[in-house]
Order: sequence, then C-alpha cells, then structure tokens
Amino acid sequence: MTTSFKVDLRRGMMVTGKWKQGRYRVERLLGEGANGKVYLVQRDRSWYAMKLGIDALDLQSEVNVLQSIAKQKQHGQESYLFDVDDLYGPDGREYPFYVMRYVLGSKTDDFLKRQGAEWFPLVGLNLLGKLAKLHQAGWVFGDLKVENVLVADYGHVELVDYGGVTAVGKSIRQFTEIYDRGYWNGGSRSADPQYDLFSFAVLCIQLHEPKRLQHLTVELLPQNRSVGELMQIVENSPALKPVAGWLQRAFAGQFADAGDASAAWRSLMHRRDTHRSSSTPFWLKGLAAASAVLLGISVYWLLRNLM
Ligand SMILES: Nc1ncnc2c1ncn2[C@@H]1O[C@H](COP(=O)(O)OP(=O)(O)OP(=O)(O)O)[C@@H](O)[C@H]1O
Repeated sequence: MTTSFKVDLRRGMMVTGKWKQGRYRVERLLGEGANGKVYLVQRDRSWYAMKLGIDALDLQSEVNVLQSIAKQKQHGQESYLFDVDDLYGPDGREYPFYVMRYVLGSKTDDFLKRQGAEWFPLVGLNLLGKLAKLHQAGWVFGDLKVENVLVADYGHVELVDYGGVTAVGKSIRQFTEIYDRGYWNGGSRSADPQYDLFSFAVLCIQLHEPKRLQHLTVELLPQNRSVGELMQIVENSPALKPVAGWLQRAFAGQFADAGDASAAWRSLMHRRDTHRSSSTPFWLKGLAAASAVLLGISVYWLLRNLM
C-alpha cells in the first residue's frame, strides 16, 4: 500500500470525475485516516462526503461492500453511495474516490457529552440496528470504534469507514486494539457477528469509563488481558451496571447476531426493574427520549401528508 498521501484539495476547488464527469466543489476536509482523506463537497447544491483513497484496491473493496448493502435497501430509500470515479489531484496524479451521503453528526462520545448520557440506550439500539443490517448481508463491520460511529439529531446513527468490513468467515481486515476480541484474549480474529458485538461491548465501556479502560491497557501484561478484567470495570460502574448482563453475554459470544442482541437490548430498555433502580435514571430518560423521537416523527409524517 502507498504510504505517502499528500494530495490536498483546497476550499473552492472544482474536481471532475475522470470517467463519469461528475463535478464537485470542495468545501473542507472532514477527516483523514490510514486509508485516505474525506472531504465535504457540493454538487448541484447538495452536500456529500468524498473519500479520496490511497490504495485503489482498498477503496474498491469498501465500494463493493457499500454496493452490496445498497442492494438490500428497500425501494425508495436513499442510497448511501452516490458516485465512484477517479480524479486528477493538483499534483497531476490520479486518485480513486467515492462519494457518499454526508452525515451531519458527531462522534458518539461528543454527542453524549453534549446531549446527555440518557441518549445512550437509544444510540446503542440504533447502532445495533445498523450492525444487524450488515450481518444479515453476510458482513462483519470489523473496526467498530467511537470514531467510526457518527450520531445525528434524534440519536440517528451512521457507520463511517467501511475499510474494515469483512465477509463472514474471513480474517478481520482492519481493527483497533482496545476493541479487538483477540487483544482481550476473548476469541479469534475471524469475522463473525459476535466479533462486532464484542467491540460494541468495549465501546460501551469506552463511552462511560474511558480512563479505567485506558488504565487497563497500560497496566495489564498481554497474557493477563481478559473479559473478566473488562467485566470488573462494568460491575464497578453505576452507568454500566444496568447493562452488565447484556455486556457479559456479548463478551461471551452468546448472541446469534446483532439482530438477536438488539432484541435483548430493547427488552432491557423496557424492563420495569431497570427503571426503578435509583442508580440508573438514564435508562428511564432514554426510553422517554425514544418515545419523544417516535412521537416527533409521527407528527412530522402526519403534517407532511396533510399538506
Ligand atoms: N459520510 C461521512 N459524513 C461525514 N463525515 C465523514 C463521513 N465519512 C467519513 N467522515 C469523517 O472522516 C473521518 C475519516 O474517515 P474514514 O474513517 O473513512 O477514513 P479512514 O482513512 O478509513 O480512517 P481510519 O484510519 O480510521 O481507517 C471520519 O472519522 C469522519 O469524521
């Protein structure tokens, strides 16, 4: 893989796809990572996110995954993937790119800090829903982490960075250590739905107890890393205790897939004894937030159809 990626698209620059002639105006850099740079661009007065790749093969495999997911989408649903092409950078070199829906959202931790921890149950449920769709299509997300989950208004969740997505049964293509099942001696790095659910469980800890998790990674020798150590953080965290049983099952690989895990999560949100516990008020607030969102959406559709 090419390691230098110096292409720099400036604000206001117009870029044109080599094959399909799509014309985009560059607004700003949204983010960059190991596989490329993502820019906010405009075409025909609509906003999109354009991912410029370093490696054509890597980018193509992300595109393949997005196309396979798009095939599953119900009729009339807006597609996530908008365009795939190559462009000439300011340096005269050719770069592969794809254009996707622009997600106006924030990283999960930033969203929860701003909107409040009571949104966590709903955001978790929506994230499990996204994973469930991938699992149904035979894919495992692989590199699930706080940075790859963007949360928009009403707790709407979008996964970004499909570079780690792996077909079930293969070896996970890309992962981040603390979210990795192998790192915690909790199982293999082979792609199965339980791999994502393990990372989801670590993500829950990362959202509520980032310092303790970070501390574990520093203090434990590799052979001593274990699910038991992770569960100790959970048991000692008032915010995570209500989901301790669910997290234990996710760590043990006891859910068939994210659909199964999502059903268990949902029933936890509705459990009366969870609401009664004084140490867990955010679960009750989460349920209220979910109801408010549903009510808002229903009123919106009603008004839209009346007008
Ligand atoms: N569709 C999108 N809408 C808005 N922002 C996005 C979108 N896709 C990506 N981003 C932003 O760009 C950043 C980098 O994108 P991405 O994670 O795909 O790059 P990467 O090179 O594959 O990163 P990594 O090193 O984590 O693999 C994301 O963290 C996110 O902030």
